[in-house]
Amino acid sequence: MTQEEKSTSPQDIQTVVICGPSGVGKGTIINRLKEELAGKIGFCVSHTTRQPRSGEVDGREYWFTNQEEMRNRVERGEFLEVNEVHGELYGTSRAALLDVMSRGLLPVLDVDVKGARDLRSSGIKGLYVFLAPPSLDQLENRLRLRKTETEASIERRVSAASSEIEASKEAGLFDEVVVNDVLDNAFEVVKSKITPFLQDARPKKVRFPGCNLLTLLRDGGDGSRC
Ligand SMILES: Nc1ncnc2c1ncn2[C@@H]1O[C@H](COP(=O)(O)OP(=O)(O)OP(=O)(O)O)[C@@H](O)[C@H]1O
Repeated sequence: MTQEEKSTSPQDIQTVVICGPSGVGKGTIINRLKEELAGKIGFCVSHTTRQPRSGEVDGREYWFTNQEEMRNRVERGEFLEVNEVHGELYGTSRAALLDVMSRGLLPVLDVDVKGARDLRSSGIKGLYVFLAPPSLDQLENRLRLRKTETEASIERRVSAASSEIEASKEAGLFDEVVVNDVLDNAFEVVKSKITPFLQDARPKKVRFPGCNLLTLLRDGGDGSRC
């Protein structure tokens, strides 16, 4: 059996998990990582029921879906983590992680605090980074300048941020808390923390209970049989 043929259990998976309140800059930093570490990291595109923002592309930022379809897939156990935020569902599918790993790339996930907890409890290892805003005022300002949210949505996101920041202090949840004040500085810190994890990336066949990469590929790669 070659190295590639050996199956890996979820507990052997190394990932980079990026977490933080809405508007803190997760997407911005991940996009830069995708550029600067191209061919080394792979973004695990998660699913959401929220509407695409201007410029977002299906399959790049998110897989955009609807409540019924997403709930059905959650029922079928397709997701590693799933959460309802501000009335919309978000989740990372097993298939998204498998896809990145099969290409020999270090998986990068963008999740909320509950997602980070769920990944930790399913034994998925790696670097868990919490991005914190310099202040709630600046967070609000970023959301306002982004021009993607209604006033009510901005208020909801900023008020949720306090409890997310509090949760980031939970023992054993995050390995690093990085304040995204000056973007270039925060980006360099995150990149330097990721670098030691890049060595181990090589194509892997991952076996989740009742699901493996070959099954996924044979069935069209959508994870519907897992
Ligand atoms: N360090 C920074 N200084 C100023 N503005 C920033 C900084 N980092 C990101 N931004 C801006 O803040 C806004 C929010 O960033 P981004 O969309 O990346 O946040 P997010 O955490 O991915 O949010 P969400 O979870 O809602 O998708 C964007 O307009 C982005 O350009």
